[in-house]
Amino acid sequence: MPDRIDGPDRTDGSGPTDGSELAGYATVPYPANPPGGGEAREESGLVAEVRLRRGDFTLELACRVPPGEVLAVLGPNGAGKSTLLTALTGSVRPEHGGIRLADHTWLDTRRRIDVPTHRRGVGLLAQRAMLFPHLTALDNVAFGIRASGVRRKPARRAALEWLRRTETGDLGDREPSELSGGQAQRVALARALAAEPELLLLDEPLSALDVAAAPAMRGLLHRVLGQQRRPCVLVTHDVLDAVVLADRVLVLDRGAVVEQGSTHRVLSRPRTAFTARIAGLNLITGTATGETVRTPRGRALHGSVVEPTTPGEPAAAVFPPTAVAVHPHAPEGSPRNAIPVRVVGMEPRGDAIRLRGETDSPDSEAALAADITPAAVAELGLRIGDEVFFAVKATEVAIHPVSGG
Ligand SMILES: Nc1ncnc2c1ncn2[C@@H]1O[C@H](COP(=O)(O)OP(=O)(O)OP(=O)(O)O)[C@@H](O)[C@H]1O
Repeated sequence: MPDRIDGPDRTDGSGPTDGSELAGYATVPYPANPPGGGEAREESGLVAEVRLRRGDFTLELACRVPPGEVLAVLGPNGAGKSTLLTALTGSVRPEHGGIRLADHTWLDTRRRIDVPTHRRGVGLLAQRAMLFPHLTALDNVAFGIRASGVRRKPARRAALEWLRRTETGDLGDREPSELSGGQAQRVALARALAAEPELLLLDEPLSALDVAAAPAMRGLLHRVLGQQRRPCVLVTHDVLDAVVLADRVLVLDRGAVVEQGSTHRVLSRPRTAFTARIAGLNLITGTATGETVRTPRGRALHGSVVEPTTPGEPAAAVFPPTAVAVHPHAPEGSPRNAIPVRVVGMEPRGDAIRLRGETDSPDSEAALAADITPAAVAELGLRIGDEVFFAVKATEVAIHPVSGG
């Protein structure tokens, strides 16, 4: 798919593409503001509320994404994540709802407004870069800029600047066949952003990259998204993408929102079994100080820096429950991180028992998980309510820069 979606132009009145029977829609040009000079809108960013049926499946959700924020959409296969993206791009029309970007109405089924896809100003970065094979990287990026009427030379200058921002400034002369997957995805990001979209959609942007390229691209996305003011929706299966890139998380299951909130809240205190399963990682947020993350309570978590952090900026210490050892007393003389917790839950997890521990801290390090053997649970005589220490080696803790969420 191209980075800026040019779907079928429905200004010919050909009607919805989803086969629904909604007649008489105005496929008005963008921006579609309400008659009479426009209503005063307090909210800006993306505001969407949609109900969309596809066969037996119904997607029904409401979400908001303020300017400059990233909303991660997580959910199992078939949950409706792609369907949400098609509703936002306008390639499928919801039977009920509204979509607004700042004070531009893209969809309002009540007032029969439906701005066609190519006039919505949506930038998409998909799993694969999908660059035009016969154009150089520079020309791929300049293409979208030229499409908005900019002349060749200034378009190429702007394209070069976007390549520089995505750390591919030295690759402008290469054709896509001469780029690695990670390099091509960086160029595709430059192309998506160069078109100055109103809304940026990231559809599994790291899932096709290999294990070496994905962390670097994740780090680049973190830096680039942190510098821009447009709202962004990120569909991902990888909870680490949400941790690093998203301010808020929305969890979909069978077309409905099962959880929605700040990334940290949703992933550290999952309210549904599904979210707990996908979360699957311990996450402690705070501010970066060298190779540690300092929590609001002053606790320092030691780890290895995966992507460079900036002192004083938000960062997360991430580690799997399998890396946690449980001690009845503070472990002595060891370089490990030891966090006092109260055991609040125990549940079977394959061959292990997952312990849920709650710290005395109200938010940033509130809920942690440890997977230990049933024999260890028995040996420690663990019961709900016990005060213990969760210990994790610094080598098992990955430190990432994160968005503020
Ligand atoms: N064109 C269509 N007609 C009928 N049903 C559809 C159509 N497209 C998708 N669906 C159904 O809608 C539901 C949601 O699909 P969707 O692709 O949005 O899920 P998803 O969360 O993106 O899944 P995945 O993670 O596997 O990509 C599924 O039950 C799917 O079978």
